[in-house]
Amino acid sequence: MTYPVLPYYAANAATKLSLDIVGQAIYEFNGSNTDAIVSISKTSKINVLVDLKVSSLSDEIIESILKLYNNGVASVFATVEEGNEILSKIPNARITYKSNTLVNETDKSIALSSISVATEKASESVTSFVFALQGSSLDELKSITKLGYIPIVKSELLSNEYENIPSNVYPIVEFIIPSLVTDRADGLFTTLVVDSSNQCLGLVYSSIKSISESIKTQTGVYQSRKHGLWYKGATSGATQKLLSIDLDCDNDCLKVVVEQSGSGFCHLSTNSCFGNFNGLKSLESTLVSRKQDAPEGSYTKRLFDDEDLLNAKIKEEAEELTDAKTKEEIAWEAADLFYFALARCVKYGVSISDIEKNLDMKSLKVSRRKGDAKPKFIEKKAEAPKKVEAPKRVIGSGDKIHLNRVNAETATPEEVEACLERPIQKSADIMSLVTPIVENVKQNGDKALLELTAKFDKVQLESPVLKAPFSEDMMQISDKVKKAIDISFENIRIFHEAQNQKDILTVETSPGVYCSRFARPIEKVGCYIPGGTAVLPSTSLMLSVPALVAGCKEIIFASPPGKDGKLTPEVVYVAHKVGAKCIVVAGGAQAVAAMAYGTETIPKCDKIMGPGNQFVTAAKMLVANDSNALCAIDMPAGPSEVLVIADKFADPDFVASDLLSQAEHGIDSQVILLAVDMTDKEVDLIDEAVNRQALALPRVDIVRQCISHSTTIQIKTMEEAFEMSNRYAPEHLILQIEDAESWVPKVDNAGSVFVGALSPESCGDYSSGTNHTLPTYGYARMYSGVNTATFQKFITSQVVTKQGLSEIGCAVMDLAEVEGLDGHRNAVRVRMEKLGLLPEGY
Ligand SMILES: NC(=O)c1ccc[n+]([C@@H]2O[C@H](COP(=O)([O-])OP(=O)(O)OC[C@H]3O[C@@H](n4cnc5c(N)ncnc54)[C@H](O)[C@@H]3O)[C@@H](O)[C@H]2O)c1
Ligand SMILES: N[C@H](CO)Cc1c[nH]c[nH+]1
Ligand SMILES: [Zn+2]
Repeated sequence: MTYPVLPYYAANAATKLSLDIVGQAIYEFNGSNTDAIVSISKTSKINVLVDLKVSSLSDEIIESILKLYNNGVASVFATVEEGNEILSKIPNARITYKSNTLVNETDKSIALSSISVATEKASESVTSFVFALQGSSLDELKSITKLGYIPIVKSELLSNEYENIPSNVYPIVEFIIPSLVTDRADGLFTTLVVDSSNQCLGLVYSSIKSISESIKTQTGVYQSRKHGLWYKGATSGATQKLLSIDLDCDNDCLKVVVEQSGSGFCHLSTNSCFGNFNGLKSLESTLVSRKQDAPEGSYTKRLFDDEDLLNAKIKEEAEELTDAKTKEEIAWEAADLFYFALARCVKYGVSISDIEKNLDMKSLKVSRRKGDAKPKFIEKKAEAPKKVEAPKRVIGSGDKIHLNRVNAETATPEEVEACLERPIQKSADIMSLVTPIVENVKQNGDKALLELTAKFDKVQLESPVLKAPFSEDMMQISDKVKKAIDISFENIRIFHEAQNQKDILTVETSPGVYCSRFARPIEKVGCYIPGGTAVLPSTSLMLSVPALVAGCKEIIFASPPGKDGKLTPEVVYVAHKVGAKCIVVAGGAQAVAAMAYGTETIPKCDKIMGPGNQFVTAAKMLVANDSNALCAIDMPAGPSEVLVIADKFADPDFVASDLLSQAEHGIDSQVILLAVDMTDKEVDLIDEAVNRQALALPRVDIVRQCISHSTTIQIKTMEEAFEMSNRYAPEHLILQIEDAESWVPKVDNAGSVFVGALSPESCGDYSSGTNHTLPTYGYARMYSGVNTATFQKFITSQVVTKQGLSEIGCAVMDLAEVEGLDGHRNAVRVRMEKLGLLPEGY
């Protein structure tokens, strides 16, 4: 149902914005005012109809009608003959037929010509609009409304100068009165208030008087049942611009469309009486307010100020959306694209309702472009260089287990690089899996943790945490293992104690200026001990011993339970030895989230350390990026990897054993051998050793999968080998080469280096004293492995004496002046002034 009157604009009539509240208008089309009507259709929010007043339907006129349809005109009113001709020339036209026959010849004052709308289903044609003859009185026109018709009335007659209008009621209001019905005792009309996107703001009541006031002031005015006329926003400032008024299907409810300003519609300062908007609407209002006063340095401010950055992000996100495959991934990327696209809209004052209007207009188009993409976008794909991929291999159970082999001298650089690519899943894939897990734990704490453990670890636990003191029967281990742990513990302690900076470091940088740095432990630390494919008690040592050495107050362990719901006794023993406060009995992203946000039973940690699979690593990165979590992480430490540089003097058995010791960690681990200046025969010997040793390993199935994406690269010189290794930045680098120690200075990027034939990586994994929690995925380029400093923060302090102030005071003031920060300058100036140190001119 629409407003029960349709304003008619003659071709030369001035447009009256006050009539727009009707929500639609009909414009006389004389064949030469196409552009004027198109411009109204594109810029106004009303439904535009057109009355065809042309003498013939020339090709030119048909072309104009096509243009009107393509630019949002809802319907063209034509006689049956004209309409048929239009339909034959324009596809899917929206015609409304007008009849020249008077339907009520006895009534001399009102000439009615019936109008039927040609719909897709012609049988449903309606006759609800009627043209009113010029000179008809307001009462005559209103009576048409009572008959259930909507009169089409010249716009001038609806203006407020119309002679028969009672002083406080507008003609437009007069039309609505006969149509409105109410069954309420107080005679008011239920009124739904919405914004231009039809988002509900609240429910109110209207009276004839309030409707009249609303139209007169073009603002939101309602009828309060307690306080009479209610000019929305008169006291709060949250005023409304009236856009349109509609009646519902049975005329007893109004829909008032407004543009809300200020703090929102509700007296509780929310967008609507049902709370705040979310989704795109909420994003829009955030962006609008950021545009007005985004804090300096904020990302949104940067986006608004830097057009190139904003455009680049839109293109980047559009491309990522086209790459996305899963439902979650597509939603994720589309949300990013909407964010940046909306930022650009808001920057240029374009609102969501402008976009919706445009969509509606496009849906009305009758002729469409072919829809092909612009050549530059098609060519881009066609021209994109084909990515070289490492050969896909599957090592079956009967196959020989050996690494893929390439020769750097004969292969292309791209082929060699492809072999050095790590078998990682796309981070967007993982993130979309991990985000809901982390969110769930953040919201639902222990309950979520127990559910997720049941889901992923297949154990239903009673409690997600084990608190100290730990009972003896939970740490039943053999004396042999206890001794091994104790030896390893001590070596790790000694090496990490040596790293512990206990003294205050003080330097006099200029005479009288003393700068110091001292370490303090991070108070609460979370140690993640992996336990998916193998339980790694050694990792509990690598994390908790440095924490103990650094002096952390609370050490919290997390490790997934076994199928029996129990923790590994060795892990409990280490927890007991370092005085851990509790053990979170959970793994994966859920354990990370529990330590980052805390739950009813698990304390929130300040920093989370430890390796893990891709879910663990992704969750760590997610919480580290959430400023609400206020939780740091050590580094991204994912699937284990090793790169061995070997020469012809290396023992093939030693080389093979080092490759396999990391290959057995997991199917996503990778091992790389750089065989320097070795013949095919010499490499064959290593392959044979790999096969022989692998077949004897209990985890041979995991090894097969890891080795299938692992490569031996034959390379000519040692220099080239180190250059390649530095580019790969392995977690572990093993040097099985002659005079290995002399080559260590060539290492720029690696987590930990194992020098010489007798230094297997396993020693570092367990007992030598170095830490085995190391950066993977190439992060060794910029991250260190876990060390004592990982559990500390460093505080600096300074003492500036009178002499010191005279040394550096002017430099401070001069730089503060460059930055326009006079308060900074003044802090030095007042001191120097009082001390008589201020040079002339300051
Ligand atoms: N870089 C280092 O310093 C270092 C040290 C030790 C171990 N590692 C690596 O740590 C990794 C340990 O991985 P892991 O899997 O054995 O143990 P993990 O403890 O990291 O992960 C196991 C947990 O992952 C979760 N999980 C499993 N499948 C899931 C799914 N489909 N969706 C969501 N969550 C799921 C489960 O909750 C399970 O408890 C290995 O890759 C190993 O190489 C690295
Ligand atoms: N090599 C692993 C680090 O990447 C650590 C480890 C634990 N146990 C055996 N190995
Ligand atoms: Zn290992």
